[in-house]
Amino acid sequence: MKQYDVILPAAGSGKRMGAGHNKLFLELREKPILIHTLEVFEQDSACKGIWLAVKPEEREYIQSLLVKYNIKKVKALPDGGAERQDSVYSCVKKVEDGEIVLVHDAARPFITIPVIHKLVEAAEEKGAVIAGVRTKDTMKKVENGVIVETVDRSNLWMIQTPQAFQFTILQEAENAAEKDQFLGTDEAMLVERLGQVVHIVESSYDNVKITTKEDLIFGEAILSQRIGG
Ligand SMILES: Nc1ccn([C@@H]2O[C@H](COP(=O)(O)OP(=O)(O)OP(=O)(O)O)[C@@H](O)[C@H]2O)c(=O)n1
Ligand SMILES: C[C@](O)(CO)[C@H](O)COP(=O)(O)O
Repeated sequence: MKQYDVILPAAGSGKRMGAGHNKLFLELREKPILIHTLEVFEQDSACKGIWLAVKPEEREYIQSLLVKYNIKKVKALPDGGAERQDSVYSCVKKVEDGEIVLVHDAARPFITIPVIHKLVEAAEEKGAVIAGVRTKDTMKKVENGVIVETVDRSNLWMIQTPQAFQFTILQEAENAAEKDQFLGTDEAMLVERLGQVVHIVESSYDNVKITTKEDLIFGEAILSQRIGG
């Protein structure tokens, strides 16, 4: 399997968490969420480098965490932007010689190395591959508080990160989105709009994005199940 680089956007505000600061500094098992995520890639020998988008005012604190937790693969900490996509683009501009590049939310600390490797292998072969899970609930389209349609869920997936790309594909999509001022909610959208086929790899329901307070409870439960205690 090829080695890969990973872009981790970590420059959010955590408004939905309501912690009053970047939610990535909240701790699970006495370790910041950001460090849980970084450790997965630090421990993966196939990961060459980490590109971490940060808020300028948080850079110094994050650098101190990297030292404290012995995270050595971070190559650069570019300034994040107003939107997640801006933060990712800021990293894309720094990665010069990437072959396979993953984008992964720093707020998804439970990603596992086997899923990462499935994505890397598929991206090598297919160019653009994203992680996702099948929807479990009944899906309905709602307008003005009224059900307008029950949607066939058999081909609906909930999309996660990592999203893995041959770097030239990601770079072209990001540059085009910037030029057209197109804002997407994930990287795949930027690639899809150029007509490139994007494939899916089945991930795990554990790979939650820590977004609201309840997710901290899920997070502690996932860690209890994985490491006990
Ligand atoms: N301008 C932004 C917004 C988000 N992110 C990052 O993108 C990931 C997913 O974003 P989200 O969960 O929405 O994080 P926040 O923006 O922090 O949360 P909220 O939308 O509730 O404010 C997170 O790792 C977050 O740090 C980023 O780097 N730059
Ligand atoms: C990229 C993502 O995690 C895929 O589910 C998601 O779209 C990010 O959305 P957010 O609103 O920026 O959290």
